[in-house]
Parts: sequence; C-alpha cells; structure tokens
Amino acid sequence: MRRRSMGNTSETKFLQELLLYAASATFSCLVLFAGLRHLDPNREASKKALEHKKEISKRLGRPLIQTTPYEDVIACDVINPDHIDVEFDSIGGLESIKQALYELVILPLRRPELFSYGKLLGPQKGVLLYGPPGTGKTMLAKAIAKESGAVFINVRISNLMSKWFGDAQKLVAAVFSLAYKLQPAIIFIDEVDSFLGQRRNTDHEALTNMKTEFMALWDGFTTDQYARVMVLAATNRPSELDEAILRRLPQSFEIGLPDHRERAAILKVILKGERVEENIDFDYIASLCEGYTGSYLLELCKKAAYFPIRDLLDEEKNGNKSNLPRPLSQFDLQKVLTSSTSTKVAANEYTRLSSQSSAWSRLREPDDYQVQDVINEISRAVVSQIINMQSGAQAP
Ligand SMILES: Nc1ncnc2c1ncn2[C@@H]1O[C@H](COP(=O)(O)OP(=O)(O)OP(=O)(O)O)[C@@H](O)[C@H]1O
Repeated sequence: MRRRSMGNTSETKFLQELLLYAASATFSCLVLFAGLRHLDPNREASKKALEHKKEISKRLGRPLIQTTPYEDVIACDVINPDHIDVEFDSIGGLESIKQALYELVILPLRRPELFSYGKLLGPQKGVLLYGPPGTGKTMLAKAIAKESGAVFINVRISNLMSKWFGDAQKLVAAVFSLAYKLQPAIIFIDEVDSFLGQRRNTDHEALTNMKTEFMALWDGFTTDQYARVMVLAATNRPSELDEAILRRLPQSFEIGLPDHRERAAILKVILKGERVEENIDFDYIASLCEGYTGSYLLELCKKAAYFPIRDLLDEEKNGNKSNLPRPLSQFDLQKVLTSSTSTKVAANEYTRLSSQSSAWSRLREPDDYQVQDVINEISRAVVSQIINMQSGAQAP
C-alpha cells in the first residue's frame, strides 16, 4: 500500500516536471519566434502581402491560396466573374457565334462532368476571336467568363514586357500557375499578334524565351484533361500570328462587321434602359449605318444623347425651367449620321476593302497574309487621311 502511494507520488512528480519542461519549451519557442519575426526586415512587406492575398481572395470569391510574388502581380489583373457586367444578352447580333461558344467553351467549364466520358469530347483549350477593331471581341471574351463563372485573367503582354522586362518570363509562368490555382479560369490575351506574332530574326532574346515558355506551359494544360483553364486570344491581324500559335488555337471565330439585322440588334442593346422615344425605327437607322462596327454605333448613340441636353440648356436660356432632358429620338440619331460623315466614310472604306479580299474568312492561306497586310496599310492610310482632313478643316 505504502509502496503504491510512493509510486503514485513519483509518477505525479514526473508528470509535473514533464509539463513544466513542455511549458518552458513552448514559451522559449514563442519568444524565439516573436524575436525572429521582430528582427525580420521583410516583416512589413510580408504582412502587406498577406493582406493583399486576403483582399484578392475576397475579391475573386475564392479561398485564400498560396501564391508566389509573381502570381500576386498577375492577380491584380484578375477579374471575378461576378463583377463582370457583360452578358451574352448585352451583345447585339453574333447569334451563331454565341451559340457555338456556349457549347465549346462555356458548357465544358460549367459542366465538366458532361465531357468526361470518352475521348471525343474534351474542353477547348484555345479559341481565337479575330476581326476588325470595335466589333465586340473583348466584350465576347468577358461575357464568356461571366457566363461560365470563370475568373478572367486579362493579360496584356505588352504591359508585362514594358514594366517587368527582366521578369517577364517568370510572369508568363505565373499567369498559367495562377490560372490553375483559381480554375475555372480564362486567360484572355488581347492583341495576341503583338506577343505571339510570327518569329523574326530581329526578335529580342527575352521575347523569344517568353514565347517558348508560353507555348510549353500552354501545351501542359492542353494535355491535362481535368484542368479547367482555357486561352482566349483576340486579334485584328490574324495574318501576323505564328503558325505554331494557330495550331494551338484549333477553334477560331471571325467577328466581322455586323450586317443590317445585327446593327439593328446592337443599337437596341446599346439603347436598352436609356431614356429613348418608343417609336424609334431601328431597322431604318441600321440601314443608314452600312459598315459601322458596334463601337461606331456606340459612339453614334453617345453623340446623339447630347442633343436632348443641348435642348434643355437652350430652354433654360429662354427662361423655361425643365428638370429632365427630353428622351432621345430617332431624329437625334439621324442628325448625327448626317453631320459626321467622316466616321461613315472610314467605315465604308473598310467594308469595301474587306469585302474585296474577304481575307478575314480565309485565315490560314499564306497569300492572304500579304493581302491583309496591304489592306491594313490602306485602311490606316485612309483613316489618317481623314484625320488630316479633319484637322485641316478645324485649323483657323
Ligand atoms: N455586338 C456588340 N453589341 C453591343 N455593343 C458592342 C458590340 N460590338 C461592339 N460594341 C461596343 O463597342 C465597344 C468596343 O468593343 P470591343 O472592345 O469588344 O471591341 P474589340 O473587337 O475587342 O475591339 P479591339 O479589337 O479594338 O480591341 C464595346 O464596349 C461595346 O460598347
């Protein structure tokens, strides 16, 4: 009995000592850890980086993930799909293209399980949108991200090259690794020709390395069946793309100049929700805008929206107080169309040249590359001629 109680006492003592050792070891570790943290010269930077990561994860609606400093740079340009205000319905016309993109891009990102049976169907890893400026390529890319719930990584390689020249290759790698961490993700490369254009002997070594790195990373994703990451590229100059890039973009869509019906649809979309008169004949206005892109149509509506304001100011000058400008009318749109001939001339010239060659629709024929180059040159010359004429006319 006595022996047992002696045994108990020594056990308790041993446990007490063990606890004491453990407590003092923990305390020492804490002091050491706090001391090291205090002495760490990067403490403030790390704290800021963590806050930045938290803010990014909140903004993107994704859990906090481990990211490298390069990925943090890229993360600044990542857009949460919930914050994108462009949907397919906000894009006028392009119905067949929207339908094709829905099946090829949106569905695999939204319902990957439907594409996991067999080898025939797989998610698209690269899609090219090409066509004249202002026809809605960027809008389409944003709408795809919105509709598929994918984060939108808008890569402007020219920015990366100019701001981060030395580290551009690492940043390119970070684009892909971040996309993988945040998937589903869409990597959008606008003006893809400026980065992945045909290789020239005069290319800087850093640019060549970047291209090689980019293609290798892209191939990595292409072979990974389960990665929900895709590259969407847009260009006005498809003829300048490297053959190797065209091979990696098996699906390409021409976003051409809108036809009469599409122009009417675009006008309706642009003026939806605005204060406009009910009896606007969109078909008639569209018939006056031959050769206009969506972007020109937006400009037309913006210019027309000034007329009700001017009228209100005139009314005020005449002593009549009125709180609201009158709704925009068909006559306002017609007035802009008759007064600003320059845009129309440029647009028509563009249509004429494009239809003569129909180069946009024969993307991969080498002869057309030269034709397209010539057309681009002529278009640029026509536009600068018009600008010169305008500045000449404005000069006192
Ligand atoms: N189909 C369309 N429906 C509605 N708005 C359009 C359409 N196309 C163009 N727009 C208007 O024109 C603006 C410019 O379009 P967007 O930037 O998408 O053209 P883009 O083809 O990407 O041009 P760029 O090649 O110069 O980058 C859009 O913000 C939109 O307001």
